[in-house]
Amino acid sequence: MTLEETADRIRSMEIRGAGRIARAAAKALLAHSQSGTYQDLKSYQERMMVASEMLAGVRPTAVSLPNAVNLISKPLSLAKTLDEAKSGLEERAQAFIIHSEQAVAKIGEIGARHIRDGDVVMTHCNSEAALQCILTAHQQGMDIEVYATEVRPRNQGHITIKTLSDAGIKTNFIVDSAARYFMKEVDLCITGADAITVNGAVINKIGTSQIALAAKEARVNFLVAAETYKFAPRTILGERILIEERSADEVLPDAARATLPHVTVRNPTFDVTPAEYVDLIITEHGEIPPGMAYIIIKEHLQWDMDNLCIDYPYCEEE
Ligand SMILES: O=C(COP(=O)(O)O)[C@H](O)[C@H](O)COP(=O)(O)O
Repeated sequence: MTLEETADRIRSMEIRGAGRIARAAAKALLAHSQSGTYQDLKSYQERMMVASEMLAGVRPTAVSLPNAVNLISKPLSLAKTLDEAKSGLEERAQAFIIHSEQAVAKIGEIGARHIRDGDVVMTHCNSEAALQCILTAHQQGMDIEVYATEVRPRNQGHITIKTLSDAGIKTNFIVDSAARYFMKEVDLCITGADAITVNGAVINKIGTSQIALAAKEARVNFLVAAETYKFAPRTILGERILIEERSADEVLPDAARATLPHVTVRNPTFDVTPAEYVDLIITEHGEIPPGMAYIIIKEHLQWDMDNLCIDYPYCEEE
């Protein structure tokens, strides 16, 4: 697949979910690097910088995307030779893909410890990290029942219920607006994250914050399963996470809108759950309270405020 094809597939949400997007970007950078012929370091740097910048901006909210691109393309600015830059970037891309898959498995192991036999778990959207917690607990023999939301307008809940059903997990499929209605039957909520800010707020699929609010009201724990590359370093600089707003026809078809001249459709893709609604964030390095987001960004991701880059040692650690 070419770089442009990957970008198109991410843009159209054929490839979606923050972790998968990041891995797809890593694979695209790797293939792009391997497919070119280069005269010198400069020509390699130029080609790969253009590719990195293009990929990093394909979807604006999932910070896993710029974080992965930032980590992988670091050798472009540091290397002294073409070979150093090329092998450095390719090694990083490969290491990131492996690390990302291992991180999801590790999160599943840790998250599963929160799920007891007989628990009813609610999840929203389609998060491989959140689902991994449920699947791991199920594989460990826990008898679990899940409430999975529909996730309008793109219906990512259909992917979730297929995964759960294939695994043999008893699942209730509900419309998004039924989340509070059913919260009284739920023991635990687990969702994923597209971005986590320095103050521990979690940005995830639209509707997540309503579920967190209902969970808090019902005194149900609300857990977030997120790899550390979903923490947003630039929020330390006061930058905000841009919430993607997608096209109106995802919500209401063009033909119907044409008959409603006074109606404007709004279609924000994500929302912000404040830290006080989040009990724990489960990362591949263990679980943390949301208030520790600064430590993850500064010490684990090694955010360099002068050079605006991260450099967490994911390659060496695994
Ligand atoms: O909000 C979504 C996906 O949104 P979209 O469908 O718009 O990409 C997911 O909950 C997070 O990305 C985490 O997923 P994961 O744990 O798989 O990274």
